[in-house]
Amino acid sequence: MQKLRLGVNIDHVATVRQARGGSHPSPLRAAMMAAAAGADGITAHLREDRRHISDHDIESLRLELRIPLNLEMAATPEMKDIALKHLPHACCIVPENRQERTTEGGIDAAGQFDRLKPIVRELVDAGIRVSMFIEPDKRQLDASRALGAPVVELHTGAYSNATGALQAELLKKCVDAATYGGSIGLEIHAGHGLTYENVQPIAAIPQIKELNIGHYIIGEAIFVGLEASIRRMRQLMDEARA
Ligand SMILES: CC(=O)[C@@H](O)[C@H](O)COP(=O)(O)O
Ligand SMILES: NCC(=O)COP(=O)(O)O
Repeated sequence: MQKLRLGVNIDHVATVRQARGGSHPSPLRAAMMAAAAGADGITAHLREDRRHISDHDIESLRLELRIPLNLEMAATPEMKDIALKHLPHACCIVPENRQERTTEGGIDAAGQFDRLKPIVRELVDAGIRVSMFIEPDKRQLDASRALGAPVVELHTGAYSNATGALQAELLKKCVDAATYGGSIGLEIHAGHGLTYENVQPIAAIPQIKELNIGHYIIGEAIFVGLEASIRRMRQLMDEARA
């Protein structure tokens, strides 16, 4: 089975920095270390409220990184212009609202189709690999494909927060979504809330090509260091595919 890519989300390195408003710890330094530790890509979410990743972070990552940068962004004119300015390898379109502590769900690609279509078109035409961050749902998969996005990232938050029979049910939703999405020609990614404990059932889904994982890796790095935290996640993903 094809190797599963690991995108390391460095948002919460910036969260620690923002706690004091200085320049340490550096998200760029973390990204470079993550690349050296085996990350296949770096994900960074430039939120409208800049609570963690900043515009300067995106500029420096784009200039210095030698592995793909996946810019997570809301579908707004401001963020579209920033993406067109920096031309990251990829953009992942995510929903945002001010009150949220973190992303709470996938974007409603079906319900917001007319608003999303021109933004997706401009990003695709600029050569950016566009993914839609969606719930594992057939209607959202069909809408993402109709929007012209070649990739979807399945929101695994509900799965990650569940236990027992409910988690098994939500895992099956992810399996079914990955199977259907692959059958209509979409590249399938997944992310949100993944940890050492819950990553392997998601990693074992054969249609999934990339996992984006951040909060847990950065949190674990406080105890074992960033390199060890990434290498352990990488090992679990590889074992799930063995
Ligand atoms: C879209 C997603 O699930 C995350 O990549 C997102 O970045 C979460 O937002 P915070 O990093 O601000 O928690
Ligand atoms: N799109 C998911 C991502 O980039 C990381 O999410 P999390 O692991 O920080 O919850």
